[in-house]
Amino acid sequence: MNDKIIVPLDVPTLDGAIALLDRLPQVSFWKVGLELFISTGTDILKILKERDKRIFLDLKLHDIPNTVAGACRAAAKHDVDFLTIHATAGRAALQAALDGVRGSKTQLLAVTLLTSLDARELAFDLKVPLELPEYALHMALLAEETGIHGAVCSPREVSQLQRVCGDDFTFVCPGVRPTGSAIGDQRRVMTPSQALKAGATYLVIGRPITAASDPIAAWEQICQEMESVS
Ligand SMILES: O=c1ccn([C@@H]2O[C@H](COP(=O)(O)O)[C@@H](O)[C@H]2O)c(=O)[nH]1
Repeated sequence: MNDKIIVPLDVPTLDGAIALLDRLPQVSFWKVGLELFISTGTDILKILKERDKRIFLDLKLHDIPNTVAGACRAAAKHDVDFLTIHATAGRAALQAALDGVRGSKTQLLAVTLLTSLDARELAFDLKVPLELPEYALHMALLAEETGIHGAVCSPREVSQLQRVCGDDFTFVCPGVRPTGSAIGDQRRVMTPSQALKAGATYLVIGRPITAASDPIAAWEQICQEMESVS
């Protein structure tokens, strides 16, 4: 069993999500993101629990502290394993998020910089004066100092972040593409084995599996590739 891969249920309907769960029974960790959650609400969380699956609720919260605390409290009641907040929500919102999940099993992950962004966009569109790796590190450190449990980051930055934030911090990496897979809207990518070697705790791999003509074969090929990493 490969418990390092988290597969996103990036579909608009509950039926579509259930079809994926049925098709890939070997997947133990699923991600529920904005599309499915906004379309169908919390039902999918109950279904995943009934099937004994781990849940990453990827809502990428970004709001004022009071609102974030309430959202985290509500999410934690569903017993989800991971919940995301943007690190750019700031220190007070990160602290409020921690207050919201206190006493639950839910761990918070701070998004450092979306894997769909590149250095040019960071500098020219977002007007961030830091180099991209330095910015990602700064965001991860802000989260770590606040007591957040881990970060969502590109595999391109994970080794540097891990060196600084340490082994107790969880690193969840989207932006993972097996050789030959379409990159799509992702910008900062690595292959599954490269991401694992670089220090990712978990890999989020969506379309290369879920949009493959044979998702089971795609899953097995990725697992095989990852087995080569000791
Ligand atoms: O920086 C981020 C944060 C979250 N994601 C999410 O991960 C998956 C990636 O799916 P793919 O199909 O493998 O591209 C998707 O649900 C995103 O919302 C991310 O890609 N980057």
